[in-house]
Amino acid sequence: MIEVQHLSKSFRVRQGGLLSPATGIMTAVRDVSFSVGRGEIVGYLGPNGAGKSTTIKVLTGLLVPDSGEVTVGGLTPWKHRREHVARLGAVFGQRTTLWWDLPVRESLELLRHVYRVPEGRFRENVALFTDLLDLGPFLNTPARSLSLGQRMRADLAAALLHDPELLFLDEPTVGLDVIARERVREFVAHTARERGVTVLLTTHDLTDVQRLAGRVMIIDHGQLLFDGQLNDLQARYGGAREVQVDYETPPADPRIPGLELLSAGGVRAVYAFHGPAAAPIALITAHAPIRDLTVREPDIDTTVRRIYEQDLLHAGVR
Ligand SMILES: Nc1ncnc2c1ncn2[C@@H]1O[C@H](COP(=O)(O)OP(=O)(O)OP(=O)(O)O)[C@@H](O)[C@H]1O
Repeated sequence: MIEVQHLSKSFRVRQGGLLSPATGIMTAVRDVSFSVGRGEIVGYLGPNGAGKSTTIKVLTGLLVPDSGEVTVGGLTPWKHRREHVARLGAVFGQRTTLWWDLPVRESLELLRHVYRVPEGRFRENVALFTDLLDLGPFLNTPARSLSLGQRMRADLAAALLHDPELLFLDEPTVGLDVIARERVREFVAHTARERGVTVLLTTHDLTDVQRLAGRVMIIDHGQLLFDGQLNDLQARYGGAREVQVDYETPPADPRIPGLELLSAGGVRAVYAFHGPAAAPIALITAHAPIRDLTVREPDIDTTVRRIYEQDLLHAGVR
């Protein structure tokens, strides 16, 4: 569905002060290549300023790259803009495509005309989305009066009315409560699975990525540094696991040779370890009688933060 080969895009930027303006070149995306299949959901991650939006703007046809080949469903976005745009849907968490003062139903009706959706297909889609996203209670409410979660659900319906093949989602769950978040995620998963819609998801919420996209691409300083399964990323860069132990009585010395002691106080001690938990647990139970023990996995947020902060992926690329 998406083929990107050696994509590069730079911007001319002004450097220096007002009195001595000089221009420089800022390379936003550098030699990026990837492909995404039909119906795939891919998380596109990276810190602020990494190059995500620039890539997406090229994929939507808004920007023309300096070099590289890009096709979406066989078309080059900036050369075939009209046909291309008809096959795209987009939801940006911070903005809405709905008319602010119109009831949701009328916004959808207007979009039907914009995209020339056949009447029958429109009715089917509205019925399906109303059901899956529970739009019924607010179809007659103007967008300005919707809660954030309702607005996001209405925006998702609006983005998919014309049966796009590719959906861009930018921070789709930001600011939503737990229930609305789940509903949005389930709907996106359903859309990709049942309708074969390809979804490119940019988000800072890694739970979205965990729930929706097995595959992630990480970009930083314009370079694509990782393209693979989130699980592999976690296994490779996930850092240590932890075991928290409550001893029967405060140990005379909580240190255990072969285990890194992270903290200790009273009966409790926390150790770090890598790999399977059996050997560290055996060491702990041999050390002193225990009352309770919990193994904690490193979470994906911590892993990705470490990757950005310590530039872990760059080491492999340079
Ligand atoms: N029109 C432009 N003119 C000059 N520089 C730009 C322009 N658009 C983007 N850049 C620069 O290119 C780099 C990549 O920006 P981009 O918006 O693609 O990052 P991003 O990963 O989407 O970040 P964020 O998560 O903050 O949205 C940044 O350094 C940005 O300042």
